[in-house]
This record gives sequence, structure tokens and C-alpha cells, in this order.
Amino acid sequence: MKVLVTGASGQLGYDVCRELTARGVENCGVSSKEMDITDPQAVLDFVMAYKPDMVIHCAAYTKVDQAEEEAEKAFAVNGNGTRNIAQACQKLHAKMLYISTDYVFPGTGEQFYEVDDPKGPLNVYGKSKLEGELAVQELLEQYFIVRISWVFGEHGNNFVKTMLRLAEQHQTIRVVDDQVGSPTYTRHAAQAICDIINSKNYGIYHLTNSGICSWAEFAREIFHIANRSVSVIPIASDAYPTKAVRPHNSRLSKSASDALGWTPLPDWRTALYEYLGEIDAL
Ligand SMILES: NC(=O)C1=CN([C@@H]2O[C@H](COP(=O)(O)OP(=O)(O)OC[C@H]3O[C@@H](n4cnc5c(N)ncnc54)[C@H](O)[C@@H]3O)[C@@H](O)[C@H]2O)C=CC1
Repeated sequence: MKVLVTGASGQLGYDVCRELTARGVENCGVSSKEMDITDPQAVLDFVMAYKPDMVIHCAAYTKVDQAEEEAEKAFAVNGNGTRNIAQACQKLHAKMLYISTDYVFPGTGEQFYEVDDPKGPLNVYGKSKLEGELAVQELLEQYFIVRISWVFGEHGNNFVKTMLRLAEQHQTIRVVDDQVGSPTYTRHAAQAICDIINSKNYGIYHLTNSGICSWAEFAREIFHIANRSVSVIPIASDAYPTKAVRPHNSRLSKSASDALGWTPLPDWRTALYEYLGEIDAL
């Protein structure tokens, strides 16, 4: 199999390329400089020249707060950009795996969201990612949509790195305690994605590390494992206003992948420990 990976210099894309290479799968990781996904002709030219059997689409506009002020850009990349990739896949009869997000859900209640539950994104980023999902579903039959959440990887900024940076200057840190979800370590997600692409069970899946926490619990665990003496003060989202509203409930049900016997990812604490070792923060 020949695989094209978009967003290859981002957190997830980097690890997907690394994992494919480790498994001996021919792959090409492409950055925005080599192929701007908002340019349909550039996408078509690149995809037709490389002729992948599968495109793993990790590229995205990921600045959740900034998206509120740059909606056009967010939709151009996450909506139209994804449509451009799907169109090229359609033309080439290639399969596609699109990475999406827990933010397509409204996050009300305390239930675990099933893959087909009604959507209702609260912010521009979530709306633009949902537009990408709809384009993939409209244009292709052989696709995977894989929703991940609360991502941390070596190549890019994330909550873990932010907490470690804040810990250098503060002894107490206020962290939101009323948003609940599952952290996702890109190395673990990349391993699962490289398994999924060999499956013929096309469709929508949720992929995160196992277990649930709030951001405050996540922060506490970071400081505990990394042995930083910082107190976490839990606060409500209302006390920490952001430009983009975020869902309170990001619990993603894994029943679709469990039903196929796919191995769940390790607990998020195990993933965090591994990651902190990887970035020399232990
Ligand atoms: N970071 C997070 O917490 C979450 C991320 N996701 C999704 O996971 C996927 C991977 O996210 P990360 O690796 O964290 O993102 P990232 O921000 O680290 O990387 C995104 C990549 O997309 C590329 N990109 C942006 N605009 C582009 C364009 N016009 N043309 C080509 N490439 C372009 C960037 O250069 C970058 O390499 C994305 O689809 C994101 O929406 C889902 C849930 C949470």
C-alpha cells in the first residue's frame, strides 16, 4: 500500500509517517508548503502524481479560538480543503482517512457520544471540521472518519507543553474542571490508524486513549508524573472565558471499534507517562 499523509509536520501527521515508515509502508508526508490543501488544482496535481492507495488527512486549521475571528480561513482549510482531498481521492479511486474531532458534538449531558449521534458544534472550528466530515461522506464510499480529542504529540503545541511551561513561573495554576474528555497521545493514535487503514470496515470511529478526565485532572497528573510542585485550582469554564465556546462533555464512545474487536488504546495516564519521557520532562 502507498499512503499519502497530509499535515505531516503537525503533531499527528508526523507520528503517522513515522509509524508507517517503521512498518515498512511506502508513504509520503506532505506539508502545506508542498501542497496547500485549499488549492484544488495543487491537491489534484500532487495526488495524481504520487498515486496513493490511501490518503490519511491530518492537515487542519487547528487554532480553536482564533477560528472565531478567521472563520473563512478555518472553513477554507477544514471544509473546502478536506473536500479537495476527497475529490482527488474520488478521481483516483483512492481510500481516505479523515481525522476529525470531538468538537463536532455539542457536549451536553454526561453520556458517551456514539459515532452517529446528532452533531451540533459549538464553535467555528467544530463547524468547519464537521463540514469536512460531510464532504468526505458525500464524495466517497471507502472512507474512515476518525474522531480524536485532546491531542498531545512531540511536534507542536498542546496542553501538556503549556502546563509544563506555566509550571516554570507559577506555583498555583487555575484549570477548567467542568470540561470532561479523553486525552489522545499521537504515537498511540498513529499506531491504531496504521491498523485501521488495513481494515475494510469503512465508517466513523472514535479513537482516544482510554479513560476520562477533566482538564484540571489532566493538569494534576502532568505535574504529578513530571514531579513539578504546582497546585491546580479547579475552576468553572465561566471563570476562564475564551473566544470559542467548548463542549462540557467530550466523552466519545468506542462501541463501534469495540464491536470489531479493535484493541483499545492504553489508559491516558500511561500515555502521558510515556509522552513525558519522550519529551524529556520526567
Ligand atoms: N490538536 C488537538 O487537540 C485536536 C486535533 N484534532 C484533529 O487532529 C488532526 C491533527 O491535529 P494536530 O496534529 O494537532 O494539528 P497541528 O496543528 O499540529 O498540525 C496541522 C497541520 O496542518 C497543516 N496545514 C494547515 N493548513 C494547511 C493547508 N492549507 N494546506 C496543507 N496543510 C495545512 C499545518 O502546516 C500543520 O502541519 C487535525 O485534523 C485536527 O483537526 C482533533 C481533536 C483535537
